[in-house]
Amino acid sequence: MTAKILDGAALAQELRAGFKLRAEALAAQGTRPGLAVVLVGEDPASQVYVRNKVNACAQAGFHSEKIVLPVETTAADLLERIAALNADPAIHGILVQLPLPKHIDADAVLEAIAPEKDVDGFHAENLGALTQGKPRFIPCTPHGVMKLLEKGDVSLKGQEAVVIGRSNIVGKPMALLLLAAGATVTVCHSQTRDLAFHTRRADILVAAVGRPRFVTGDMIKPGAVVIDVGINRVPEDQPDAGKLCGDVDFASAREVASAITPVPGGVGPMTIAMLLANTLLAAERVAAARTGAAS
Ligand SMILES: NC(=O)C1=CN([C@@H]2O[C@H](COP(=O)(O)OP(=O)(O)OC[C@H]3O[C@@H](n4cnc5c(N)ncnc54)[C@H](OP(=O)(O)O)[C@@H]3O)[C@@H](O)[C@H]2O)C=CC1
Ligand SMILES: Nc1nc(=O)c2c([nH]1)NC[C@@H]1CN(c3ccc(C(=O)N[C@@H](CCC(=O)O)C(=O)O)cc3)C=[N+]21
Repeated sequence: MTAKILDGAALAQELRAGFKLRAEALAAQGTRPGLAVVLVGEDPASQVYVRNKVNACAQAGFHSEKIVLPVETTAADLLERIAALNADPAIHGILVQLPLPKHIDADAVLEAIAPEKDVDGFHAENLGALTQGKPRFIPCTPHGVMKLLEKGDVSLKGQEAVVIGRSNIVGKPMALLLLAAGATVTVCHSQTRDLAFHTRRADILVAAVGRPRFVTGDMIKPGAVVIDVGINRVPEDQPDAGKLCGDVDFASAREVASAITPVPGGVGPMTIAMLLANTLLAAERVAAARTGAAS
């Protein structure tokens, strides 16, 4: 079997066209959606993602601000910047690119973002709301995965879903969303005994490990749907060294799976689309509150 490709780039483009129309409608009423992206330090991969986000905003007619701070920025300076963005009426969404330099407490920074502007959905209040099944902002990457599964007509009710990775950014919220959709969810991590035992049981397998080509075809149940969240560089000793690759070994996996996301062109573009979706939602809520207050 050769797996069907779940095309995230195409779906993201389709969704972004709709966001543009909604942004125009909102702008006509006096609110242009605005996103601020804060980057501390000069990690080259982060710079690429930040550029992608800013370009996507421009294409959809959003206002965006890129704030690049030197790596030696203090926590106090960063918190001051965030306080200013919290108070800025032109900004509806704030994203602080992770990871932050080691001398800055990332949790304290994420908690300092006003929850109603937390378009990543990482604030404890928003993660709590998601856990209770009442999300305010759904974290972008797992949200993008759910949209791809929906588009691919993948049914989740009663299915076995296995997530590899338990980070606050991807693995944990991914497991919550799959659970809410009716799947039976297993979350694996670096201490999991016999990982392949779990992955081979999965009808839906999500890899968010951060290790290039880690999941191979022999770890996948025939006919499973495989979602590759990983964004890695191919190691020097492998073919295509230096190019982007996922956490899944695409060549062997596509022979076993029924559907699979590619890297690039899978989950990555969906993350950006969902960031725009959350920023639009934040701006629409502000506009609705203003209209409500006026009437
Ligand atoms: N496409 C996109 O839009 C995005 C892609 N990414 C990519 O997704 C990947 C994961 O990101 P993120 O969640 O932030 O990464 P983290 O490093 O925070 O988490 C990785 C997870 O994988 C687990 N893990 C590591 N090694 C193993 C192993 N040998 N066996 C089983 N589990 C293991 C870790 O376990 P433990 O908890 O025990 O350490 C951890 O839970 C990365 O490649 C990242 O670049 C991230 C965000 C967005
Ligand atoms: N606060 C915060 N929120 C994030 O959402 C966040 C973060 N920090 N830190 C880093 C990770 C990573 N991430 C990606 C976003 C888009 C692509 C993306 O657009 N990928 C394209 C191509 C990228 C390329 O060509 O380099 C693709 O996969 O096709 C990838 C990865 C968001 N992250």
